[in-house]
Amino acid sequence: TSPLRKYPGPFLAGFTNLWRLWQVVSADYAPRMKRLHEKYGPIVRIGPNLLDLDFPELSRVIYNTDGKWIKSDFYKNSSSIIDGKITYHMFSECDNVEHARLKRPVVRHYSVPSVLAMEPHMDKVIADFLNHLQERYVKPSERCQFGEWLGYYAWDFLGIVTFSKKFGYMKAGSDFDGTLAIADKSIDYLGLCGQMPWLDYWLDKNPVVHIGPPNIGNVTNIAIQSMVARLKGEDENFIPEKPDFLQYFIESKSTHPELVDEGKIIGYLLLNLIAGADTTAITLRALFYYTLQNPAIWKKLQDEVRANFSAFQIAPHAKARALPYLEGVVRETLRYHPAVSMIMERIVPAPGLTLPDGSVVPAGQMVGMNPYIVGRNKGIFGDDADEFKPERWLQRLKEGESDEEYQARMTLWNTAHLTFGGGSRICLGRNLSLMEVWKVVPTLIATFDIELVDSQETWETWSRWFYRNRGVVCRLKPRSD
Ligand code: HEM
Repeated sequence: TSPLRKYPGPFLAGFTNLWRLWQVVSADYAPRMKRLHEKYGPIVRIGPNLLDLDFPELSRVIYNTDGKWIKSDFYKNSSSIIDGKITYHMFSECDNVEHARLKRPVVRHYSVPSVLAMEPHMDKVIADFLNHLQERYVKPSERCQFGEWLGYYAWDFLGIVTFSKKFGYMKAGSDFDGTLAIADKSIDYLGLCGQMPWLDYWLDKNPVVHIGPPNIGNVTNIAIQSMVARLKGEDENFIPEKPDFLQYFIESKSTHPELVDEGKIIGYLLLNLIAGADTTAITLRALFYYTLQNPAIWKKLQDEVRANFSAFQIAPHAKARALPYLEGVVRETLRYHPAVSMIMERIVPAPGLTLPDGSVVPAGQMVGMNPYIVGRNKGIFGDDADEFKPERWLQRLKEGESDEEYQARMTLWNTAHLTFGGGSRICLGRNLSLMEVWKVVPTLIATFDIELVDSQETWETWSRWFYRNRGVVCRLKPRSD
């Protein structure tokens, strides 16, 4: 009886959400969805009430700011019980009015100027990162689990910009308190339970026995301790000239006392860490993996970076942003390996959604797009969409592409750029994350000669909500030119 029965898709998917749960369990979610689109076309029915769409032209319709499109129950399991009440944060709040209330007090703190004010913090963490690599892997010439280190760096980085305190993963050279592994599990939980949202009521919100995801207790404790110390004026790590998010959130408590209390501040702090550390680490790992595997790409990137930066010089953001090939590499990485590679589900509002084939999806049904699928749309990016080619983002001067044509192409391509989501639910941390990538990548390349131990390394990947990756084992040497 489903109004979606006319749309193509795997037979079982039309009957039960167990089918899509299984795709997430397989940890091969995004590639499987891509194969389904190759088989069935731009519309695939992946659940009794859910369509996965590959129509970049609809991205601004489904992910917009009109407040009518709401997130599905997929997101609701990312919540906690506070004072006996299920409480949502900015990412998981589905009600758009309530979401706007949560976002209003803090949104300006994620703007480019606010994030730029944190550059001195960033420089310090990056300098630390260089020193750790130099002392542990360059001087003794040891092989480096570079991919793991990018994760330690990303977590310490967020600790610093969030509450002026590193967690100490770089210092320990390991996930010493298991937080990174627990964070992986809680993100897997989001992706798995999201397919059948009622599972969360049995596993996490169950009043009798708690089976649900482990919580990141250590990080929560650090967040609480930092906030209490800061409010008492006893936070030794905080330097007033170097603002951090905790400071910004405490200011929001004064500017919006009716909306922000101490519990909300902890929520904002933890969301920063859960949403921002692994996503950025995944992106950095992907960037190095794909560029190091391709000598021509690596050489172009290295030549451009080294013409502009010397060893151990922490790249200033403004100067790094001016490098066109680096820009191409970053944009291509975000397109090719989006850290979030699952459908972002939304509920169709009245009067329904008209698809390009003229059919109408009725209100109340669920649709969405997956950044991994639209990012490889051949109608937008061409027949080589499945290849990693940073050049595609440059102006095609040899082919006579004018400035206007280039701008028009970029505008079109941006419709297929959902790596950070879109509309009123677009990633709040995108400016921060991009700034981090733009600074650390050239700094590393200018400082060390980096090569894969196995030039044909096949890394490990798990595609659920995040498209996680592990590997990128490297040798680091002092810069040779
Ligand atoms: C490469 C890095 C990152 C990627 C690819 C990424 C991706 C995303 C995506 C796709 C969404 C929207 C999900 C949806 O609509 O279903 C999102 C939301 C969000 N992200 Fe990020 N993210 C990144 C880094 C960060 C960082 C560094 C932070 C914070 C410090 C952050 C904080 C958030 C928050 C708070 C939301 C919820 C926004 C809302 O609903 O208002 N993210 N992110």
